[in-house]
Amino acid sequence: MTAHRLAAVIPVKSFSYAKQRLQPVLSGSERRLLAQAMFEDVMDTLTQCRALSGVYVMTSDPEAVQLAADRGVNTLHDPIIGGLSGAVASAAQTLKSVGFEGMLVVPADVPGIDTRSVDRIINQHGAPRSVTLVPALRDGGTNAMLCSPPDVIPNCFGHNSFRAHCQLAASSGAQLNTLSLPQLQYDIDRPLDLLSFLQQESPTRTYRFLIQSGIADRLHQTSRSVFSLASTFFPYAEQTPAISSIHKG
Ligand SMILES: Nc1nc2c(ncn2[C@@H]2O[C@H](COP(=O)(O)OP(=O)(O)OP(=O)(O)O)[C@@H](O)[C@H]2O)c(=O)[nH]1
Ligand SMILES: O=C(O)[C@H](O)COP(=O)(O)O
Repeated sequence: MTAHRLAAVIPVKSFSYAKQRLQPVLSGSERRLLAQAMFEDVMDTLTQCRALSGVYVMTSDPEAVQLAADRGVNTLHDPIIGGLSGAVASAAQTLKSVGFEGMLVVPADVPGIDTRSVDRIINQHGAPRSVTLVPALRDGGTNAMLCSPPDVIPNCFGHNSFRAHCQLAASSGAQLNTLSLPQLQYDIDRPLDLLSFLQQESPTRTYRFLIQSGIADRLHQTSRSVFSLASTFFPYAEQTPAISSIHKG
């Protein structure tokens, strides 16, 4: 699509409640700092994309508002009621009302995102009624969604949203495009996602934070202990490539 009047939205929930599913391996302050680093990575990438004419952060968190303001990025008021899905729906209405033709939603927990991936999403997108989706590799989620117009379908962000978004696009008669992008395959929700992300060095704040804080070392040590215990009980696990590659990583 022509990039004219295309805006990105980054939904961010309160850092104090972020990343609960990482509780088994990270302390509260580590989860908070990780969530901030990931958010900054996503925001810094999106603000560098020339094809976007606006970037908005949807949040009620004062620190997220400040981090956005530091970069001259606007924030949208989070209605809070309705959670993530309500926040994205509200953003769609606001962007449409101010004349944006399309909305790219990128959750704040996909720190591997790069400008080339964003360009690919935009180049693949059709017009005028289209939905372009990037799936998460593992959990059935949606790691990026471009909609034109912004409210062409109601969003289903929350759980298993990729399949639901595909169905909604098909039933609404919108053109549906899906594309798998390596830089957008991991949203960091669970300990295994952290290990996957760490497998490839990246010039991100998130990677730097995980290394410098000692979290990466700690996770690798823990995974080695768990793997060695598991292989005592399940010797054939060693033959499973996905498990053994993470163990070696
Ligand atoms: N504005 C807004 N963003 C949200 C809300 N809930 C989740 N998000 C954001 O949506 C993205 C995906 O969120 P989740 O993976 O569901 O939640 P999380 O805090 O990242 O992780 P968990 O606490 O483990 O569920 C992240 O960028 C969150 O900050 C919400 O109610 N409002
Ligand atoms: O895909 C989604 O709906 C959102 O990214 C939330 O999914 P998650 O809980 O897998 O992060």
